[in-house]
Amino acid sequence: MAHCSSCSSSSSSSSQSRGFCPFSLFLFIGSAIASVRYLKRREQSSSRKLDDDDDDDDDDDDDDVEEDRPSPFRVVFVLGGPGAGKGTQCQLLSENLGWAHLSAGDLLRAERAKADSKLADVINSNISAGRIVPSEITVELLRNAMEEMYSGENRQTKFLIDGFPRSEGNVIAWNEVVGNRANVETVLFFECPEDVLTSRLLERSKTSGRVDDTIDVIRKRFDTYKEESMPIIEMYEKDGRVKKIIADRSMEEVYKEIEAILGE
Ligand SMILES: Nc1ncnc2c1ncn2[C@@H]1O[C@H](COP(=O)(O)OP(=O)(O)O)[C@@H](O)[C@H]1O
Ligand SMILES: O=c1ccn([C@@H]2O[C@H](COP(=O)(O)OP(=O)(O)O)[C@@H](O)[C@H]2O)c(=O)[nH]1
Repeated sequence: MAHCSSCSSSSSSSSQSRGFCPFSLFLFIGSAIASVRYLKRREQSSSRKLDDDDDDDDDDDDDDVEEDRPSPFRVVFVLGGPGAGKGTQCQLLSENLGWAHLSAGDLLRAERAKADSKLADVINSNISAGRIVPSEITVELLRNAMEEMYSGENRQTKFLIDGFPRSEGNVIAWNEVVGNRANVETVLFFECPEDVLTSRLLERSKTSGRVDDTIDVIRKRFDTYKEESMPIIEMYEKDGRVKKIIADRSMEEVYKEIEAILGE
């Protein structure tokens, strides 16, 4: 057993001769407890690693967004008709308030543009027809984007999800894939008359280069919106999460109202 210097200096000969020092005993017990704790921690961490490896074999989905994150992501869904100004406002909000802007439509268009994408055809055929792309594709893109932003330097945890969910299938897929890893705090609903939407979209078509900003596809998008997306907004309205934004106003007025809501 080690001897402490205080005991040795004050009565070295007597403590050595008796072979016992109370302070050294205390130190010994303390370090023994620390060693046992250390070994226990090592054991726990290696068995957790094994569990993780097992999970990886069973299901690749478990190694992602929730890892070592203390609380769920904060999410705001931004919904409303095509051309209501969702993208415009999300852009401003992300620049000024630090929320990340994830546009489901932009993610789909980016995936479609990849040279080696196997999903390009299915995405393109649906967008060109004003229909909703299969939910599992959109949710996977959103989930990957959230993970990536969380893993990045900024450790992003606040997301404005623009243009999603647009259908019951979207909601089901979101619940399955993201579920309680994200807390959908608020649903911003941009309300705007159809004639205003049409003229905005036609104006946008002059520079957007989007295949769906033509009058025929715009009409189909309105139908899809009314048939599939409105019921989702109504569902969120019932559970009290919807904040209605009158979107037929200047960009500044709309921005001020949303800024106040998100700043609450
Ligand atoms: N409050 C507004 N007043 C007038 N034009 C707007 C307003 N908000 C957006 N716009 C314009 O309308 C078009 C559609 O806006 P965008 O943000 O792309 O809509 P969404 O993302 O809802 O489809 C864009 O050309 C944009 O510049
Ligand atoms: O969650 C989404 C978001 C977009 N889209 C497709 O992408 C198009 C454009 O959507 P975006 O949100 O970019 O534009 P918006 O219709 O709001 O102007 C839609 O019409 C759909 O075909 C989709 O299928 N699921």
